[in-house]
Amino acid sequence: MTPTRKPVTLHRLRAMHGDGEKISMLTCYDATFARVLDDAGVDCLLVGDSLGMVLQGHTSTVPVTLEEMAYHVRCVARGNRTACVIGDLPFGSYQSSIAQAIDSASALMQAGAHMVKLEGGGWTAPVVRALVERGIPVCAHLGLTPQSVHALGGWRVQGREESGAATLMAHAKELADAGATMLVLELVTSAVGTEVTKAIGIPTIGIGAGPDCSGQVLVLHDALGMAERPARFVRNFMAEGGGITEAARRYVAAVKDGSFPETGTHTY
Ligand SMILES: Nc1nc(=O)c2c([nH]1)NC[C@@H]1CN(c3ccc(C(=O)N[C@@H](CCC(=O)O)C(=O)O)cc3)CN21
Ligand SMILES: CC(C)C(=O)C(=O)O
Ligand SMILES: [Mg+2]
Repeated sequence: MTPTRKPVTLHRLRAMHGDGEKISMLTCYDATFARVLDDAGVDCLLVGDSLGMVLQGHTSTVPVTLEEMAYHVRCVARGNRTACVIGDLPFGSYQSSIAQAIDSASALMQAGAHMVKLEGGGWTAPVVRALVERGIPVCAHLGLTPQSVHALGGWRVQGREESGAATLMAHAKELADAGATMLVLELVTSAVGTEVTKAIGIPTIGIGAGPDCSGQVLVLHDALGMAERPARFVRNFMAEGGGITEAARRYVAAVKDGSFPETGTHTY
């Protein structure tokens, strides 16, 4: 945005949450987009394992490797100046043991990430705690966790039944207690998004999780109108014309002023 923006540190993210300022996040996989999105004022650049689908053409995120993630984190870190860079730990890089999770997270931090993200609740709480204790900020991720797509049985809205919503809430509280800095909520009902956001002391970042989350994230290619079959939660920020920088600025503005996501058309 402004060439004078100070780095979006953990401290800054907590201050934004405390002030009720919405947090804007987009996925980003290379240096040029990192520069453009950083200039447009996007708070957090998520080097998502969604790159397995949007860059590599796989039908899920499961095939993505740690080496591939580290490569894209290095690319993004070189183009970025002030945004908070978050690296997704891919499938199989943190499930075996806490030692494996520390080694994998360290690889992404050394590649230039400021924070790592991992999927799931329950068993992940001790993993999150171990990483945080070792100086590695963690973003948690609940709801539709794409690395578990084969166990979940498809890209389905999560937490619709009372029991699922209660489990999700319990996991969210455990992850916050374990020291997670933020929590991504993916493809959950607006009611779950609202309730979890109210119940925990850390910012929630929604993707198809309703308007009440503390921030929003979209896959970059979806926000730029390139989704093959856009999910309901997607909005094409290129539709109003202009270039990619303008689209990214519009995304940031719409997240900050709460006009994205719109209740109804973009929510479940
Ligand atoms: N380009 C892209 N965007 C994403 O948001 C994304 C990826 N890839 N890859 C990893 C996961 C997969 N995601 C998906 C994929 C499909 C739907 C989907 O088809 N949703 C339907 C129905 C949901 C329901 O009602 O249960 C929708 O209309 O939103 C949602 C999220 C989200 N993530
Ligand atoms: C969609 C976000 C939350 C993600 O995990 C990814 O892009 O990999
Ligand atoms: Mg991911």
